[in-house]
Amino acid sequence: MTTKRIVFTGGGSAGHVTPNMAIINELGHEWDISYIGSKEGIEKELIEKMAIPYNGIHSGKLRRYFDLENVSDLFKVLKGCFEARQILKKLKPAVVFSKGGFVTVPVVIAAKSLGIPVYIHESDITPGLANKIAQRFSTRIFTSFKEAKQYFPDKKTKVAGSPIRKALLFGSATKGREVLGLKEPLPIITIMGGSLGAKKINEAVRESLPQITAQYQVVHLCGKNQLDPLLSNHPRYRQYEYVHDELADILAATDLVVTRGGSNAIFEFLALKIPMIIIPLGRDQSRGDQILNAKSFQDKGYSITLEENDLTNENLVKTIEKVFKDKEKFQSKMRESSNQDALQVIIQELNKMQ
Ligand SMILES: CC(=O)N[C@H]1[C@@H](OP(=O)(O)OP(=O)(O)OC[C@H]2O[C@@H](n3ccc(=O)[nH]c3=O)[C@H](O)[C@@H]2O)O[C@H](CO)[C@@H](O)[C@@H]1O
Repeated sequence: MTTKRIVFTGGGSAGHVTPNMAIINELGHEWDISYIGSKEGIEKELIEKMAIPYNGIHSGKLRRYFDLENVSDLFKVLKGCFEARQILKKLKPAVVFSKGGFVTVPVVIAAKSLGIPVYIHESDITPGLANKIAQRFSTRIFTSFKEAKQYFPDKKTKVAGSPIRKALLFGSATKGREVLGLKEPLPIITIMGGSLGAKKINEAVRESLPQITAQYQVVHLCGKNQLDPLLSNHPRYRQYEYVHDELADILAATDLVVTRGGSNAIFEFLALKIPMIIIPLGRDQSRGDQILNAKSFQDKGYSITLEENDLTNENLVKTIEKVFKDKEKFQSKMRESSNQDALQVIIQELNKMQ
C-alpha cells in the first residue's frame, strides 16, 4: 500500500478546525497527515491533542475595510506564504485540504505556487473572506449548504454537507448526566455561544437562571475566561469554558440547545436531532452569515431564531418554553432532513487521488 500525504489547514475558531478533525479521524492508514495552522490559534491545541504533526506559521487578519494594521498584517501574510511554501516543499503532499480562517490564505497560495491541488470546504451559506480568496487557488470546493453553491464556480463545486466528528453520534445520555453530576430527572438545556463564547448570550442566560432552572438544568459552554465564580455551586447549572471529548455525552443528555448560528455547531445539533434556539451573530459584528444559517434552519423547521436585538430575559425564557412544548415537531422535521454523509463524500473524493 502506498502512503499518500495530506496537509490540512484551517483555524482562528473551532468551526474552522472541527470538520478537519472529523475527516482526519476517518482517513485510512494509507494517508500521512500533517497540519498547518497559526502559531497560537485554537487549532494548535485541538490538533496537537490528536497527535498530528503541527506546523505553526505567521498569519494576519484580513479586513474588508481600511485599517493601519492592514499594513503589518499584509507582511504577516507574506511571511506566512514563505513559511507555508517551505513546509509544503518539504512535505510534498498530494493535496492540501483547507477549511477556512485567515491562516489558510498563505497556505493555499503557497500550495498553488507549488502545483499542489487544493480542496476547500465552506461551512456557511455565504463564503468568508478567506475562502473567497482561497477558492481562486482551489481545485475542488465542497459546501455544507446547498444555498452556498451559487457563490462558487459550478464545475468544481459539490454540496457535500457538514463533516461531523463521528464520536459525537455515539454519546451516552446516562454518562452525560453522570459527567455533569446532574442527578435530578429534569430536562437539560445546553447553551453554546460558538466556540469562543458569546458575552450577550452568557449575560442573558445567567440573568434568567432563576426562571430557567425552575424547570430545567443548564449546561453552559461559555467560552474562554467567561466562567462566573458566583455560580460554581448552583445545583442545576454547570459551566465550562470549552469541552472536548465530553461533548458527545453532554449532547446525548441534552434536550434543547440555545446556540449561536455557527454552521458546524448547528449541523451537529441537526444530526443529533436536538431542537435549537439560534441567536445569530448580528451584521454589526460579522458579515451576517449566521443570520442566513439561522434562517435556512428555521425555514426547514429545525429551529427558532431569536434575534440578538430581541434577546431579553423574558423572551429567552418564553422561547425556551415554546420550543420545548413543540419539541416533537422540531425533531420530526429534523428526522426528515436529507443531510448526506459529508465525511463519506469528501473521503471518497480524497481517496480517488493518486
Ligand atoms: C464568530 C465567528 O466568526 N463565528 C464563525 C465561526 O464560528 P465557530 O468557531 O463558533 O464555529 P461553529 O459554531 O461552526 O463550530 C464550533 C465548533 O466547536 C465545537 N465546540 C464548541 C464548544 C465546545 O465547548 N466544544 C466544542 O467542541 C462545536 O461542537 C463545533 O464543532 O465559524 C463558523 C463556521 O465557518 C461560522 O458559521 C461562524 O459565523
